[in-house]
Amino acid sequence: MRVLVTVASRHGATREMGAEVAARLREAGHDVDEVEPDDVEHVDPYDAVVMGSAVYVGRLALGLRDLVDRQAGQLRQRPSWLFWSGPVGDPPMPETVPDDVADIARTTGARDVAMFTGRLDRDGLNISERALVALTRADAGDYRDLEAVRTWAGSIATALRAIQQDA
Ligand SMILES: Cc1cc2nc3c(=O)[nH]c(=O)nc-3n(C[C@H](O)[C@H](O)[C@H](O)COP(=O)(O)O)c2cc1C
Repeated sequence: MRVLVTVASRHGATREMGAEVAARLREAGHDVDEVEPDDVEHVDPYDAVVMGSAVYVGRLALGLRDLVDRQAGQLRQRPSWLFWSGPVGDPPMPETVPDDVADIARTTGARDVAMFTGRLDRDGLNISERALVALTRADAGDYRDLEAVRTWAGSIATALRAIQQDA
């Protein structure tokens, strides 16, 4: 199947998670394109879509929200999945789920939504980001679990196989 993996990521951590998803789906035999949300004009060439986004100050990234606004109708007509990366530290904080997650899942009809712990690299932040992060007292570090991401991508591969068999 032709699959779009589109991930909004300011600092690269979430994009790398999207690359893991794409690699796992390619292993399962799918034809996968990785495209930035801002560069997606239409999703109708694709049989399925995996959306991803980092969370900044309690919201999913603008690029993903804009894509969903532009392509809501097309996204609803095909199977889609959503993941987001945010909480950092041990235990991971914050525990709150951004409101956008439920909105986007509802708008697109996403079949599953996954939350993954993220990465916070203070050196890569601009001044205003540093100030915001200082307010939250979040722990810097790479808390990603790429194995968990691959496992989730495996569940998407299983679902796509079932869709192919039903077709
Ligand atoms: C300015 C800023 C604000 C953030 N706000 C949140 C937040 O509200 N909730 C959350 O779970 N993570 C928050 N994070 C953590 C990031 O979303 C997380 O580390 C993510 O993995 C970064 O992904 P990226 O490298 O793709 O940008 C914030 C990070 C930054 C830099």
